[in-house]
Amino acid sequence: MNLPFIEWLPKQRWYAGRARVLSSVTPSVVTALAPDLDHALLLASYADGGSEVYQLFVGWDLELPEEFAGQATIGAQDGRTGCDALFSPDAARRLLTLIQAGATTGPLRFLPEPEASLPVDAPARVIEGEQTNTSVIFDTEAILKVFRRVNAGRNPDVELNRVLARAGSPHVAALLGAMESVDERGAPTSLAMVTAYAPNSADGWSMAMASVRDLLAEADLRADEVGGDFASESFRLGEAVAEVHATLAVELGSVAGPSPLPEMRRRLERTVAEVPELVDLAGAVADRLSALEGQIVVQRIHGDLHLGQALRTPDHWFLIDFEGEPGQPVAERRRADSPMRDVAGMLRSFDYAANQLLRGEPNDEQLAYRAREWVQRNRGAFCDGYGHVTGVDPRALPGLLSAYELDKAVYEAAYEARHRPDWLWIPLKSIRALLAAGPNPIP
Ligand SMILES: Nc1ncnc2c1ncn2[C@@H]1O[C@H](COP(=O)(O)OP(=O)(O)O)[C@@H](O)[C@H]1O
Ligand SMILES: O=P(O)(O)O[C@H]1O[C@H](CO)[C@@H](O[C@H]2O[C@H](CO)[C@@H](O)[C@H](O)[C@H]2O)[C@H](O)[C@H]1O
Repeated sequence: MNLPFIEWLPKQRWYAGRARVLSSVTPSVVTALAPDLDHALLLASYADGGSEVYQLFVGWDLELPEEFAGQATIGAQDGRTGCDALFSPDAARRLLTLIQAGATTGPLRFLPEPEASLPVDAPARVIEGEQTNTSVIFDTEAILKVFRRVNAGRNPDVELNRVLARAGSPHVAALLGAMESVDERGAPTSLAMVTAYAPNSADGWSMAMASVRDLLAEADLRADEVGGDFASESFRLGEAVAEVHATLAVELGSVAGPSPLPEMRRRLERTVAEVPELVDLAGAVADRLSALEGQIVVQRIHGDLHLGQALRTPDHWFLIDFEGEPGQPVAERRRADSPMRDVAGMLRSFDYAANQLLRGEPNDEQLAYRAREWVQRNRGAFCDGYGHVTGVDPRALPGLLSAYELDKAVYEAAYEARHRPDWLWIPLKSIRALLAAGPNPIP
C-alpha cells in the first residue's frame, strides 16, 4: 500500500502528533477484508525517535457522501482512489456484518456479544466533532467506535462496558460487539467496539454550556434563579458516577494500594518541558501532589471523566468512553486508581464549561463572578449526589481531591498544547486558582 499517508494523517482531528515532527508513515500490517476494503495499521515515526500506531480501514474507489469526500480521500494508487472507508455507509455496514458473523480474517477477530443483534442494514453515518476516535452511527440503534491510536492490549472501554453491562448497570450503553487483533501468542489488542445507541440523549457538556449561556445572558440573576439551572442534573450525575464506582468495586474489587504519585510527578515533569508557562508553577504543584504520599484505596475507574463523557438519556445519566486518558499505554489506563480521579475530572469540567463561555469577555468582572458562582453551585451539587450514594462526600477528602484536580489540569495543559492551543489558558488559569485556593478548593 503506497498512499500519501504522510500528507493525509496530520490533517485528521484524531492525529496526536501535532507537537512533533512526523518523519514517515508506513503501513505495518495490512489485512484484506474484501477486494475494495483493507484494514491497515500505520506506523507513524517521529523525528524525536518515537512512534505511534494508527488504525485505518482503506476503501478503494468507494462512493462517499459528497460532504465527506474531501476529508476522507487519501490519494491514488495504481489507478484506484483510496479513502477512509468509515465515511462510506456501505463499508461501515460491512464491518458490522463481519462482527455479527463472528468472522476471523488473518489476525483480525470480529466478536459479537452473546445474543446481540446488530443493525446490519441500517443507514450509517460518521459523527464528526472533537473526537479522539471515529464513530459511526447506525440509525438510532448502534454506534461503532473505531479506536484510532492502537495500543497493545484489551482496551478498558471494551472491558469495563462489558463488566458494567453484564452487572446490569443502568449507567452504560449495552455492548453489542467488538473487533480485536491477536498476536502470535494469541494476546488481543482492541480495535473497535459497538454499543447500543442512546437516542434522544444530550451530552453533559452541551447541557452545561447551555446552562452557563443562560446564566451569562441574565447577568442580574443568580445561578439558582435562571431557567437553565443545571444543579439538579449535576446532583444526579454525581449519583450516577458513584453508582458506577460502586458496581466496579463489587465486580472487580477495591484494595489499599500504592498511589499514582510517581506517575503524577513524571507527568508534571514531561508537561513542564512542553508547556513553558508551567515552569514557575511546577514547584507549588509538586508540593500539593505530595498529599498522595503512601497508600490509598484503589479500584477500576473511568479514568478520563468529563462532562462530554456523560450522556443524559430520557431515563438516566450514561457514562461513555471508558478508555482512560488517550495516549497513555494500556497498562497505565487499566491501572486501579482512586475514584477521586473521576470526581476531580468532572469537577474540572464544570470549570471548563464556565471558562469556555467567558472567552472574549475576559475583563467583565460581573460575568466572571457569575461564572464562578455557577461552578461552585454545580461542583457542590455533584459532590452532594456522589456523597448521597457512597456516604462519603468527596469534599471530606480535600487534600486528595485537590491533588487529583491539579494532576488533571496538568494533563489538560499538555492535551490543549497538542490539540487546541487556543484553549491552553483554561487549565493554566485553573492551576493558578487551585494553588491560590489552598488544598480545600470546594466550600
Ligand atoms: N451509546 C451512545 N449513544 C448515543 N451517543 C453516543 C453513544 N456513545 C457515544 N455517543 C456519542 O459519540 C460521541 C463520541 O463518543 P466517545 O466514546 O466519547 O468517543 P471518543 O473516544 O472518540 O471521544 C460522544 O460524544 C457522544 O455524543
Ligand atoms: O477525547 P476524549 O473525550 O477521550 O478526551 C480528551 O478530549 C477532551 C476534549 O474533547 C478533553 O477534555 C477537556 O475539554 C473538555 C471540553 O472540551 C472539558 O469538559 C474537560 O473537562 C477537559 O478535560 C480530555 O481531557 C481529553 O482526554
